[in-house]
Amino acid sequence: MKEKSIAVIGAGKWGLSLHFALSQRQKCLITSRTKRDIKNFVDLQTALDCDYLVIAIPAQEIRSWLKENFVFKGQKILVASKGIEASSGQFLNEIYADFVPDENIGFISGPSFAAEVIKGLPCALVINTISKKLYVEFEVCFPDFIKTYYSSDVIGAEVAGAYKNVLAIASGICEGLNLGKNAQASLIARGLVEMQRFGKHFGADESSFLGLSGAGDLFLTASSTMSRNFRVGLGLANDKNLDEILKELGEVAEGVKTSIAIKELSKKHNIYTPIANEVYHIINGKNPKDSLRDLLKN
Ligand SMILES: NC(=O)C1=CN([C@@H]2O[C@H](COP(=O)(O)OP(=O)(O)OC[C@H]3O[C@@H](n4cnc5c(N)ncnc54)[C@H](O)[C@@H]3O)[C@@H](O)[C@H]2O)C=CC1
Ligand SMILES: O=C(CO)COP(=O)(O)O
Repeated sequence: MKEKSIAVIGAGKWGLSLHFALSQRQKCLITSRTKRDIKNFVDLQTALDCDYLVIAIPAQEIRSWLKENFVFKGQKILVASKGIEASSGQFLNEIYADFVPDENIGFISGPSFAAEVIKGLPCALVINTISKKLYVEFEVCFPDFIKTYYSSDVIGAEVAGAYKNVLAIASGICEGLNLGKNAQASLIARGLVEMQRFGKHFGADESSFLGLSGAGDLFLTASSTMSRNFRVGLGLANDKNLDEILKELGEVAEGVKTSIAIKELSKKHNIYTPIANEVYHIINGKNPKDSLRDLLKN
């Protein structure tokens, strides 16, 4: 029987870490836009011919990447990105749905800083897919140091993974303004309620927000300078300009664009999302101290 082939697409922080993890159990290929000196690096076409693909490119790039590069030939896909498309307000599963049948796609969620995964430190992740069969096929690809869980709540995982990035920016702002641990815990707890409310509107299972995908990833990202989104918040609190912050970061901070998507979606669907809205306004020039005043008042 032919051995199954697997490739990671995208050699940023997360793509490289997933490639490291997936290489523990089988040969795993990797590709990216520019040629890299990495073991098992291949051109895009070779990667796309694999049976299993793990796609780790920023959320805002996915639609154009799929349009330009992807032809469905029965591949099984695991999406590693966390974000909502700002230009359309579409969730990633909606974008992928035009290219891949639902039973062939899963979404990874849960607390997982790439920098720790690439060191082989233990963590637990959720593979979210409507197909239990697909889950089992991907589960066996992961190494012993990663414990995987199954969930069919794709939209819950997606909302949680995207929303926590916006809340991590808020938490970074809170830290940068020296508002104290009480304020930060209040912000994170209310943020969790807010993301759950938002997710529920789109059909998410409320319990997803209390597990790894929701509270797990939120607590991680909103409490550590290892998070790029948290560091964006720190910069904003210190009056740095967003372009300067992102240039210094040199990596994607999905919460910036996702805050636009959440603001638009919450307006359209009349969902109460005060923290995400303030993050959006701060990114667009509002003084964080004015946001604090407004959050305390409303
Ligand atoms: N770094 C982390 O700890 C984790 C990241 N993620 C998510 O994974 C996604 C990727 O993040 P990172 O790898 O950390 O970001 P990164 O900024 O380190 O790398 C992004 C990669 O995407 C590639 N890329 C950008 N635009 C592209 C395009 N149009 N076509 C093809 N490739 C393109 C870049 O060349 C780069 O290699 C994000 O959605 C992020 O939220 C999820 C879990 C953990
Ligand atoms: O999603 C992550 C960890 O689970 C990474 O968060 P940042 O993109 O904020 O670094």
